[in-house]
Amino acid sequence: MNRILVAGAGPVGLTAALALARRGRRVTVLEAGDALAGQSRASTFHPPTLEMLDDLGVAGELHERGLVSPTFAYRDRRAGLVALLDLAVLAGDTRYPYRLQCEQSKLTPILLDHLLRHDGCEVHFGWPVAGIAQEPGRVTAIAADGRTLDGRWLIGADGAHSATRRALAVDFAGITYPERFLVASVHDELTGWLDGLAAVNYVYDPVEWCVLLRTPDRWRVLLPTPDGTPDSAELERLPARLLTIHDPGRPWRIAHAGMYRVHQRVAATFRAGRVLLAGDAAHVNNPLGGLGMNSGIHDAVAYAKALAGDDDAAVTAAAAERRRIALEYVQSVSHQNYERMRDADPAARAAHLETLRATAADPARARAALLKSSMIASLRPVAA
Ligand SMILES: O=C(O)CCc1cccc(O)c1
Repeated sequence: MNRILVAGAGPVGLTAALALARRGRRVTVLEAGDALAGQSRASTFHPPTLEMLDDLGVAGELHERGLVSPTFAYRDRRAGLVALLDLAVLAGDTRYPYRLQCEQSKLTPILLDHLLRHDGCEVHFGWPVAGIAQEPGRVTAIAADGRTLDGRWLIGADGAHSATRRALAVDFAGITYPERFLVASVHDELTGWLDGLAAVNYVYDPVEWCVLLRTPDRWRVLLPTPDGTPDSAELERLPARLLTIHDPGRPWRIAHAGMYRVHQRVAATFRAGRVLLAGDAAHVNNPLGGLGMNSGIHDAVAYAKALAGDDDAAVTAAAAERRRIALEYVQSVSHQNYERMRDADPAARAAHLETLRATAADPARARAALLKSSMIASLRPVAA
């Protein structure tokens, strides 16, 4: 009965489980799938996330699989490199003054391995949480086939389509962008194709904005697609669009391409009785800035701290604080990133690019900007 249940064995659910296990709690993770998800999705770890993973004893293994990226770049489609931001200016603020580029699918096996070293901790695959029942001091997870499991608390970290959130009838209000995002991974090595390419590059343009992002395995390209076009037509014209970024005299070698709808949504509450919502189950945002998985891991660590003490007021406060951060920081910064990259007003775009240039050239301004984009300022007060 003192067991804590976690729905979802993604990076958020497994981080919550490991953080609780390390605080001496028994945890059962219930995962709908038959195995850990293999898709690569998020791939940037920000400094405070690396600190948290270090506290959990897994940062070393993650670094063995990832790529340290001390800089990232803002570019303009026509003018090329505009500003290179160097996270080294955060050396006094974090023990990880860089981003680690690494697919989330490389973190989850590490978390699982560490979790299963703790007595009384277990993961049940093929266990989709479909319903929730609650009574004082107890929450029951109900599977689609009628199996049940009792716990003292449950963390719903079962993704954007969270069955936990639906079972609780918690509203998930927000917007869906008219554009879909097309993400292609390529076998090509982009370094050398464009001057001053960093591992993460935000390329501004009113129509053909894009992100060029390196993971340990491959380069990825994110492109917007217009509203209302068939997915098949967008995938068909992808090779021609890639040639407008750089033409190596042959087609780019596309490894994989997929399209998805982008939402900005936040759950009406992150706590309903003995259930907490975390990660994509609680909040979703566009991927620009790499805030989604990172903020989900921050939810997980904050909840584990509050739940380990079994203090009701601390649990309420953690859920409220994580919702405030989702609304005031993650939603707002990710949406601003989107609006700025595609700004159609030439004067506003030029002014913003000039601000980025000036920021990169001034260490104090760069530190202030990077404290925000690296998510440090969302978590703790920072000295000026
Ligand atoms: O801003 C970031 O760090 C990630 C942006 C991005 C780029 C390409 C694919 C993707 O899923 C996210």
